[in-house]
This record gives sequence, structure tokens and C-alpha cells, in this order.
Amino acid sequence: MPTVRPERETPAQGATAGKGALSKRRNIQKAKLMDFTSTVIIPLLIGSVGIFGLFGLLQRMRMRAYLQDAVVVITGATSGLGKECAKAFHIAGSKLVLCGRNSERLQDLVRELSAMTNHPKNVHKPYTVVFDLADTNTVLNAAEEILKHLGHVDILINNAGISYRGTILDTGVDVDKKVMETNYFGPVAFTKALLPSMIKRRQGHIVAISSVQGKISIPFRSAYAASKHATQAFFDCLRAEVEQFEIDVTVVSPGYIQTNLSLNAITADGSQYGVMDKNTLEGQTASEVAQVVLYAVGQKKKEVLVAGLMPSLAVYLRTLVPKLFFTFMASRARKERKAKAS
Ligand SMILES: NC(=O)C1=CN([C@@H]2O[C@H](COP(=O)(O)OP(=O)(O)OC[C@H]3O[C@@H](n4cnc5c(N)ncnc54)[C@H](OP(=O)(O)O)[C@@H]3O)[C@@H](O)[C@H]2O)C=CC1
Ligand SMILES: CCCCCCCCCCCCCCCC(=O)OCC(=O)COP(=O)(O)O
Repeated sequence: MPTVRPERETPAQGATAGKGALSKRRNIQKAKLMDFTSTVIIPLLIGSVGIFGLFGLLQRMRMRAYLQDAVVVITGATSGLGKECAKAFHIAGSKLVLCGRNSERLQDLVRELSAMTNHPKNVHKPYTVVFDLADTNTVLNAAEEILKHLGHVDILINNAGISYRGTILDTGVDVDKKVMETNYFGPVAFTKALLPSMIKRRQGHIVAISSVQGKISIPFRSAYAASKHATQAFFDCLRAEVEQFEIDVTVVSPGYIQTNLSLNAITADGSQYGVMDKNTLEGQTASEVAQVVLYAVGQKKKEVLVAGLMPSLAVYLRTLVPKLFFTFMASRARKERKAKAS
């Protein structure tokens, strides 16, 4: 029987066949990848976007329900951040209690809120209370009046405050005390006066508007930075102590905000500083920060730092490389002293 021998491939034919096989393999790999993309990756992406979207929607709904009709007390509502918080919570449908030292300015705000038309109508007319945080008696009377009139408080926003400019050497202790009374002892007394009713209901939310200066201390701000460090410490302790009663505590630490804070700051002799600082002018707008406060409350955040890059970095530097931070602060003090002298 004659044997049939397979014909031998020439090297050229072998190369062509090899290329063909390679491109076939590549095509199969490409098809597999496309198949994997369309059957696994794309559905996974769409699913994740959907889940995140749904999660966001649920969060927004929960936040809306939490803020709608809630009794929200805001101190320092006549100006700056407090005023913008009043607008934000009014739009969210909250029942506002606006606190300040000046009755006329509070009434102006009530009129301004009632005239706001760019949102679904808030059916609650804000209630106003006039008191001075530096006077404990008026603080306690105010808390009593609020509970008498509204029955309870859902959210207390301790926002009011004053700042200070001066050297430690020149500043009288009466000035340290005034800043401390307004920024620390006043809010502490107000919080303590409203707390038992929150505990009774096992419901409530206490917010402290602190500052980046509650975490770092900068030169010529001793009284202010001390009052904000004390605020941070007090409300951190409170958070831990009232968790058992389902009461939330949020500490907000803003960097510079465009408000009248520097204009209203007091100096070493207790007089008004009266200067609009460059840092303040270049800060975040009060309405931006108010939105952060609204969100932090709605999401029951425990603390929020809302500041630009340098103040935020400074907070980390103070914790991680304190020696370098202190060097920066000493140099800042030297520069400011020099600028004042010239
Ligand atoms: N602006 C900024 O750069 C920053 C501000 N903060 C904090 O934000 C909060 C709000 O300040 P901001 O809006 O900037 O400043 P503003 O000066 O614009 O507002 C301060 C508010 O506090 C009230 N207030 C001051 N003293 C008293 C007092 N003794 N009793 C009752 N109310 C008082 C004022 O009321 P009145 O009209 O009666 O004076 C005013 O409504 C403060 O706690 C401040 O420390 C934190 C970080 C940065
Ligand atoms: C390696 C990177 C190092 C970067 C950090 C260097 C240190 C920079 C110093 C920045 C200091 C920031 C101070 C911020 C203070 C602030 O935001 O305060 C908010 C207020 O409460 C304002 O009150 P004031 O009365 O002081 O206007």
C-alpha cells in the first residue's frame, strides 16, 4: 500500500499560519474581554451607581424628615453664620427659635425669613428670645421660656460667639473672662438648662460651633482659642455622656468665614477691634458653612472640620509634628509684631 505523506509546510507558510493563529487567539481574547465587560463590569458599575444613588436618596429623605418641623434653637441668629443657619433650617421646614441680644434685629430676621419665597412655604413662624450669653441668669430664664413656649427642643445650635485680638501681656483677666463667658460658660449653661428635657424625651441634638482654633492655638488669640478649646473639650465629654440617652452631639470647627467676627472682636482693653480682617474677607461664605452645618446635623455627624487647606494642614501638623507647628507660630508672632511696629 502506498503511504500518504503529509506535505511539509514551507517556512513562509508556517509563519503565515502562526500569525493567523495568533490573531485568532487575540480575537478570541478580545471577544472574551468584551463579553466580561458587558456581562460583569457594566452591570456591576450600573448596580453600584444605583446603590449609591439609592443610598443618597434615602439619606436625603431621612435628613428631610429629621429637620422638618423640628424645634431648632439657634443662638447668635442676628448675624453671620447664625443668620445663614436660620435661613437654611427655615428652608428645611424647621420650627425656629432665634436667639440674640438685639430684639429689633431678630424681628428683622423673622420678616426676612417670612419673605423668602424660593422654597416650599415653612408654616412655622419663628419664635424669638432675647438674652445675653455672658449673663447666666438671662440664659437660664431664656431656656425656661423656650421650654414653656415650645414644650421641647429637638436641636440646639450653640453658635453665638465673639473673638479677640491682643497680647497676653497686655490683656486684663476681665477680657479673658468676657470671652470665656460668651463662648464657653454661656453655651454650657444654656445646654445644661435644656438637657434634662432632652434626656426625659430620650431625644435631642446639641451642636457647638467651635473653630479651627478649638484645635490649634495661634498668637494674639489666647482668650478666643482657649474658649474654643474648652468648647471642644466640653462637647466631646458631653457626647460620650449622653449617648446612653440617644442624644447626639455635633462639633463644627470652621476656618475663616466672611462675617462680622473680626469687626466685633474685643481687644486687650475690652474695646471693639472694629477691623474687617483680610483673612475673614477671604474666608468661606457664611451660607456655604451654614449648608455644612445643616448637612452635619441632618447626618448626625459627630464632628466636622470645615476649613481651607492651610488651616486644615495646621491641625494635622499640630498633632503629628508639634515642634514644627510651634516654630511656625513663633515666626507668625514675630512677623505680626514687626508689622504692627512699622
Ligand atoms: N467668622 C469666622 O471666621 C469664624 C467664626 N466662627 C464661629 O462662628 C460663630 C458665629 O460667629 P460669626 O457669625 O462669624 O460672627 P458674628 O459677629 O457675625 O456673629 C456673632 C453672633 O453672636 C452673637 N453674640 C455675641 N455675643 C453675644 C452674647 N454675649 N450673647 C448673645 N449673643 C451674642 C451676636 O449677636 P449680637 O447681634 O447681639 O452681637 C451675633 O449674632 C462664633 O461662635 C464664631 O466663633 C468659627 C470659625 C471662624
Ligand atoms: C507642611 C505644611 C505646613 C502647613 C501648615 C503651616 C501652618 C500654617 C498656619 C495656618 C494658621 C491657620 C489659622 C486658622 C485660624 C482660623 O481659621 O480660625 C478660624 C476663626 O475662628 C477665626 O477667628 P479670628 O477671630 O481669628 O478671625
